[in-house]
Amino acid sequence: MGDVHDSSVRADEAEPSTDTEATVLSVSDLHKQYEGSDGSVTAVERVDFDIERGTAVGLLGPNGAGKTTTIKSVLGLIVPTGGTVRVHGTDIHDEPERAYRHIGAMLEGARNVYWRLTVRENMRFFAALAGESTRRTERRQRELLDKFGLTDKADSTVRELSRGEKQKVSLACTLARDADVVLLDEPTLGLDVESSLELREELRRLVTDRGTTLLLSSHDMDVIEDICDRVVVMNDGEVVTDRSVSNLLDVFDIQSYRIVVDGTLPQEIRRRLSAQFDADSFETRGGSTQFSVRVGGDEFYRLVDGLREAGCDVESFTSVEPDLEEVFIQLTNEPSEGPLESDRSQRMDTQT
Ligand SMILES: Nc1ncnc2c1ncn2[C@@H]1O[C@H](COP(=O)(O)OP(=O)(O)OP(=O)(O)O)[C@@H](O)[C@H]1O
Repeated sequence: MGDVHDSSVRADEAEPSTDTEATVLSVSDLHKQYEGSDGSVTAVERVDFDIERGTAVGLLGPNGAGKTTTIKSVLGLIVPTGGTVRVHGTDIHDEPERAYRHIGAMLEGARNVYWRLTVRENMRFFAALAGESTRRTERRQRELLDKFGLTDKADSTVRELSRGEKQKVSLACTLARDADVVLLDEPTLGLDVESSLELREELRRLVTDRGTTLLLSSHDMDVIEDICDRVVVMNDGEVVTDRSVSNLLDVFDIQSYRIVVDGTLPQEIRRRLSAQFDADSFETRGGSTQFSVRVGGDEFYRLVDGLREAGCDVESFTSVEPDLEEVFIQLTNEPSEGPLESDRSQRMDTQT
């Protein structure tokens, strides 16, 4: 495999920073150092990105990459050690109230709603807090309650709801506000598949129809692929790449395969496959051995030739469409928490 930190996608080659009128959110040279009992931890450094109106940007990265620190800095919830954050040109630390007028946010864990208030009371409370009249937002609130299947629970207190329902209320309160910049930390965490899909549709609609600017973090690559136009990948506190989702998939011409060979595979061959082709998940069943590889371009043919030379009889291979999951692994060298292979596999006949 090539160098995982491919020089073609370094942060310093990210899409150029254009502080134009269309730039709604601008993060510039952000640094954050936490002082702990064991010394200082650099959580983010040299983080730069601009987001234009009506764009959805996904913040991706392994645990500890600096995503939450970045989002909290954008929200002004923590004071960065250096750098600036501007919302519609207003510095969030100099004039927070002015900047907040534009922002709706949901942090992880549905903690931004009052558990002793009902669902409806929460929605009204947060709309009022944002200075919006109930009448103006009532229709939208009704739509969101309906969309998230909460209409029957509108008069229940939040504490009576399930974890997933609490998460939906939290989101509904964020989206009910007329904010044009929305920040979401892990918005689909704890939601069932159906609710997660509904939420993705709703978020995409907000971006496309209302021109909302979205910054969201997620460990779920499918969520990012469904919603986002662009992805900023962080690792060890720095931006590793910043590109459009489709461009990122093109740059990393990576394909996954599940390969089945006849018989068992000797340890030596397994080791070589792992070293050369990133092979893993070996499984021997019913006289055959299966394993997964992630290869780019011509490497697949080298792999098949190598197996033949080693006397292995390839029975079949399953091609898995390249997706963000693969790119993420290449960029950060870490598997995400989601499933490794998408369900878009296609069975193909072996050509050996
Ligand atoms: N309050 C704090 N005090 C000290 N160190 C902190 C604090 N908050 C975060 N860190 C450290 O800063 C780094 C970045 O953390 P951050 O929470 O921003 O990462 P993340 O990408 O959001 O991770 P995750 O995906 O696990 O939520 C980590 O090394 C973390 O341990």
